[in-house]
Amino acid sequence: MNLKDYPDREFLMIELAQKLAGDLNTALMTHDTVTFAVPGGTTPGPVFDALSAVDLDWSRVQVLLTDERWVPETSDRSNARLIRERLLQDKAAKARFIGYYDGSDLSDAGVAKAAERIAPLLPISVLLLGMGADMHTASLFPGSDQLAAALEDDAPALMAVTAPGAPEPRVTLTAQALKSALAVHILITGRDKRDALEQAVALDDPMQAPVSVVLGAASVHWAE
Ligand SMILES: O=C1O[C@H](COP(=O)(O)O)[C@@H](O)[C@H](O)[C@H]1O
Repeated sequence: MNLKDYPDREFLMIELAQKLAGDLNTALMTHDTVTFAVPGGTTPGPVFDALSAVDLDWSRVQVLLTDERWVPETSDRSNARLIRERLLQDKAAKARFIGYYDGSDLSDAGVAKAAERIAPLLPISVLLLGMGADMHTASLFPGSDQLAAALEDDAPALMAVTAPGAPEPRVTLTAQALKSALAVHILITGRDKRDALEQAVALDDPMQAPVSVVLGAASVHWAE
C-alpha cells in the first residue's frame, strides 16, 4: 500500500482529481474506451467537482459505480444521484454512465442482468474507492451475510448484498472485479478512517476488514 498524507482536505481533493485525470488519460492512450469506477457516499463530492472540469476525452470514458444503495435517484442516499450531480457535469457530462438501479425489486435475475451489462466494461481501468470507519469498501461490509461469497475468486462481478444496520439492500462490485482494476485509489478523510486503515492493515483479513482485498495494489489518499 502506498499511503499519501495531505496537509488538508482541499489540497487532497484537487491533487487526487489531477492524479485520476492522469490515470484516465494514460488509459485512453492505449484503449478506445476506458472504465472509471467510482464510489458514492459523503466523501468524494469535491474530487468529482474538480475532475468534472478537467479537459480529457470524456466521450470515451464509461463511468460505473463501485456500489449502489437500491433506491431511486430521488433519494439523497442514491449514489447515482451523487455521480450525476457532482461528476457528470461540465466537461465530464460527455462520459457514459451505466447505473444499476432500475426501479425493480432487487432480484437475483435483475442483478445477473446488470452483471451481464457491465461485463464488457471490465476490467476497470481506473478505480476510486471509499472506505467506512468499519473498514467496508464498495458495499463489502464486515458482518454481511453475503460477504464470503462476494470475496470468492469466481464470484460474479456484481452481487446483491445487505449491509448490517442499513435501511435498504445494495449491489456491489465483488472482490474479483475490484482486484482486476489496473489503477486503484482509495479516498479517506478523518482520524477515525486513518485508524480504521491501520487496523485493516494489521488484521489483513477480508472477512473482518473487506478493504484489505485491494490494499496491496492501492494508493490511499488521506487528510485529517
Ligand atoms: O455506503 C457507502 O459507503 C462508502 C463510504 O462512504 P463515506 O460516506 O464514508 O464516504 C462508499 O465508498 C460507498 O460507495 C457507499 O455506498
